[in-house]
Amino acid sequence: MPEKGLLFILSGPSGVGKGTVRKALFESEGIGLKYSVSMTTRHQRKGEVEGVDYFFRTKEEFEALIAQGKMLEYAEYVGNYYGTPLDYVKKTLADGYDVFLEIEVQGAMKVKEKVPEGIFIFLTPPDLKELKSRIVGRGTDDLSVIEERMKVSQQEIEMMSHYDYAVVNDQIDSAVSKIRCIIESEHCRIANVLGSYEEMIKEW
Ligand SMILES: Nc1ncnc2c1ncn2[C@@H]1O[C@H](COP(=O)(O)OP(=O)(O)OP(=O)(O)O)[C@@H](O)[C@H]1O
Ligand SMILES: Nc1nc2c(ncn2[C@@H]2O[C@H](COP(=O)(O)O)[C@@H](O)[C@H]2O)c(=O)[nH]1
Repeated sequence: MPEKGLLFILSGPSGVGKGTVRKALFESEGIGLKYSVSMTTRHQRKGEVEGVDYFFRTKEEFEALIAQGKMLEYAEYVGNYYGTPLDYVKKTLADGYDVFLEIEVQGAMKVKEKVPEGIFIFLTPPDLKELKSRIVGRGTDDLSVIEERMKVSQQEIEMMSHYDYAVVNDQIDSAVSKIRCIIESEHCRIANVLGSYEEMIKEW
């Protein structure tokens, strides 16, 4: 187990398929990542489970946690707070596990400020028409919310160049295998750097 885990951040516009791809990634063999469950003030959708999909909290509870410095990042997105509880991420990385966040773009940029060594992956749709058809097809949001999410999406897509990797979610399986390649290669990169330092230190 490495001394400290790596932090992977999957981000991208609403409806692109982040949740779907993340679930398929975690079901894929030998993945060994730990998922950081987010906190939100949004209403619990049918089928969503407390502590699995999200920690559902009131606005007052969420704001108290922000004031206590308990969030790694948070953002207001389409009228609700969403955020990453800090303690879980800190402890899990310190225990040597990789941690995986699935968050929107404002939050990802805040993580980048605090943890620049994180690995930032942007999931993109094949095109905006397909993106809208996925949000509509999911059937979880009213038309006004969908319009709002689509408006935010266009600004989010413009932020793609701030990420380390972009992965097109045209097919779920191919997006998953690209993300697996990214995870593996990031581990090799770190191992190579550490290996060469160990050699240098021996020579000293
Ligand atoms: N590659 C794909 N091809 C076709 N449909 C897809 C693909 N990936 C995801 N979907 C569908 O798109 C819809 C939106 O997916 P999902 O809820 O995972 O998006 P999301 O990015 O997590 O959204 P949000 O950010 O709003 O939580 C779902 O109905 C899902 O089944
Ligand atoms: N900044 C954060 N964004 C998050 C977090 N958890 C989820 N999200 C993103 O919010 C939107 C909306 O989610 P939905 O479940 O209401 O569809 C989506 O882009 C999520 O990825 C978080 O901890 N921080």
